[in-house]
Amino acid sequence: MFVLRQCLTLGTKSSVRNFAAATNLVNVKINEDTGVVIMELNKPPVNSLNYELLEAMHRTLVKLENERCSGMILTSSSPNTFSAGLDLLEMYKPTVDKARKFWGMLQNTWIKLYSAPYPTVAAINGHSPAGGCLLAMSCEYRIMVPKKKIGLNETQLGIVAPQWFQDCMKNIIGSRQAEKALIAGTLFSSEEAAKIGLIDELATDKEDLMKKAHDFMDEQLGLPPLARSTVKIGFRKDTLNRLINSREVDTKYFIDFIFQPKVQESLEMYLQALKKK
Ligand SMILES: CCCC/C=C\CC(=O)SCCNC(=O)CCNC(=O)[C@H](O)C(C)(C)COP(=O)(O)OP(=O)(O)OC[C@H]1O[C@@H](n2cnc3c(N)ncnc32)[C@H](O)[C@@H]1OP(=O)(O)O
Repeated sequence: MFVLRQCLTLGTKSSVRNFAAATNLVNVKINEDTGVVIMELNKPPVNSLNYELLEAMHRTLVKLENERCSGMILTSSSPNTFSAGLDLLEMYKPTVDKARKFWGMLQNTWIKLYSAPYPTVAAINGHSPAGGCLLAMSCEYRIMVPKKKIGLNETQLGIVAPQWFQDCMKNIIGSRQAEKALIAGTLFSSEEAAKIGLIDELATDKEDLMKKAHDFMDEQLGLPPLARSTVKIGFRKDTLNRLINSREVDTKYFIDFIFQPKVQESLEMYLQALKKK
């Protein structure tokens, strides 16, 4: 079964179709037999989430609403990183308009991903800090390769993970663990993340990662889809509505926060440290 699935995934059978995307920032393949979609983030080197990448993801998620999509596996083409989180350059000395547009697209993308009715799996094939962790947490199931890092490390950068990021973490690991992790800005190793339930499964390597992602998908596809998605949305609606009903306030908070001179200083120092690495 796995060999057949691999053939389909790798496109050696005509039943896998590349999903026409307006950019190559995401590679999207749909298996015409099963309806399972693989969305691969493709913004080298580290899939930092800038406006364009978020827009490509959002456009894909909207397009999938009109396709026979039965489930989605989210992964990355980068060898070492799932996503490095929000693109720091979007927050460092932007104009107010640019920052507003960026934040709006992040909100749009998250709302679509978090509320997708079909099963979603994050196949986390590399590091996944901050906004990368948000993407993974927005999927229903998380599988990760060993010896990488994941978490909401915003505090360590002198910034604060927004309420909806925090809510996603609380929903997964519980309030107490989330409070400790968020205050410290902890980046967990894959192994630690598996222990506290931030990820659901550890894979041995990238091949095992995709096998496990497909195994989860197979299980989910065996369930009645309407009942499945109704339960999912029931669990997620409070978290979703909390943002949907306060998008403008959330945007204003983001803009006021990042325009503080101290925050800009922290971002500058962090960017310099990353470049010097
Ligand atoms: C109110 C505010 C709310 C904000 C909410 C969320 C905030 C965020 O998501 S902020 C982003 C937080 N992200 C991080 O802290 C991760 C930073 N990156 C890393 O730790 C490493 O890059 C990573 C472990 C992901 C990968 O390591 P390497 O494979 O060793 O790559 P490099 O570190 O050499 O990076 C390559 C290249 O990419 C640039 N880079 C990395 N991350 C980002 C980023 N988030 N945004 C923009 N650019 C990023 C890095 O500077 C390197 O650039 P060059 O030197 O020009 O090659």
